[in-house]
Amino acid sequence: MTDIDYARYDRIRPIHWTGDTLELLDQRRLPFATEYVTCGDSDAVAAAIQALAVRGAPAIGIAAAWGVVLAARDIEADDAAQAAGRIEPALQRLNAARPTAVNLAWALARMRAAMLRAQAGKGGDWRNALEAEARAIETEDLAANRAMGVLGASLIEEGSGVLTHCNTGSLATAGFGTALGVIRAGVAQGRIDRVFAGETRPWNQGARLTVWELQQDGIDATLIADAAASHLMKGGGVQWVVVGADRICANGDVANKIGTYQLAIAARHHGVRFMVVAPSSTVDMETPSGELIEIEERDPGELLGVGGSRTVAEGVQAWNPVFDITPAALIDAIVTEKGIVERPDTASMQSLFRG
Ligand SMILES: CSC[C@H]1O[C@H](OP(=O)(O)O)[C@H](O)[C@@H]1O
Repeated sequence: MTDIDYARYDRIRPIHWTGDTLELLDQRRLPFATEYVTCGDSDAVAAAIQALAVRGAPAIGIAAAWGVVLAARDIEADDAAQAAGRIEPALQRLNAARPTAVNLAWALARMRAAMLRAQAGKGGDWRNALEAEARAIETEDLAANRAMGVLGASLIEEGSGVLTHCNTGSLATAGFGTALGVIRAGVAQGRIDRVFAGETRPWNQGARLTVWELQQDGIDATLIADAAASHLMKGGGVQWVVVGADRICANGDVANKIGTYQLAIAARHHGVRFMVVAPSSTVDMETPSGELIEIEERDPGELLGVGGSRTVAEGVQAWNPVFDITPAALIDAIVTEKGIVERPDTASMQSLFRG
């Protein structure tokens, strides 16, 4: 199989640590403007996560980790123990930015652990330990995505068509992407002939971000309305639906962008296989099943217009849950950097994540 030239996918990096500030590629402005949000403190990072200037489960974890580094610069402390107490309110505000993606809490836990190691004299100066940990979280995510790309692509037969949802590419991660990494690897290896991307209403991650990312790679992708997905599957246009995740539970239930659940139902009905691709930082073995996951509900105003132009009459009500839960029974494979869980359930998840 063809080796992957990963460097060609490195042009888009949503997160840049300057040494003093965190520069975030403002994903609200893409694809028509390349603008950055400069964060000088942790609360600016929390605001950028909440506003979706930076978004995507792994990317918000990475941004939050750098937010902790910024918070450490705003406190005085004689040692790591004192610092841990003084910095905690900033970590709580970062954690409160968005509730569904477990990567946010996971990254903050990693940063707290780095401070504890520094406290025990195992991590050197506690500020340096935090910066090293944030860098490690970012580096590990990129490596995980590259490994998952090849792993997931290995499940896809040559000549396949694939449908993806939302944006799971370099914009949502440290680079290369999760589900989009599988698509990049599958196209590079000649396994995937046709790529379809759902627009992903209401925030249009697919229409504004995914097809733009793939265009940068020179990969032809066809945009479809979310409502066209079942019709595409019925006509045999795709053999796989490949999506990301925001939280994967101990029984294999998956929280992901709203619309994922109905894609899984349609895929099962039409004999299309369903793959979830996510790093182990998205696996939450402490949450037994999907009904226990908090589903973020955002401003209904996100449904009332597009690109700043209102499309709905004044006074109309809207409901805007931005994630849903796909039961494990509808998932054929969960691909992580630690391996593949086929036909996920509690036992198969535990064999990989609680061995
Ligand atoms: C690899 S990104 C995972 C996940 O995050 C996205 O949500 P959002 O754009 O609201 O941050 C979407 O659910 C992706 O599948």
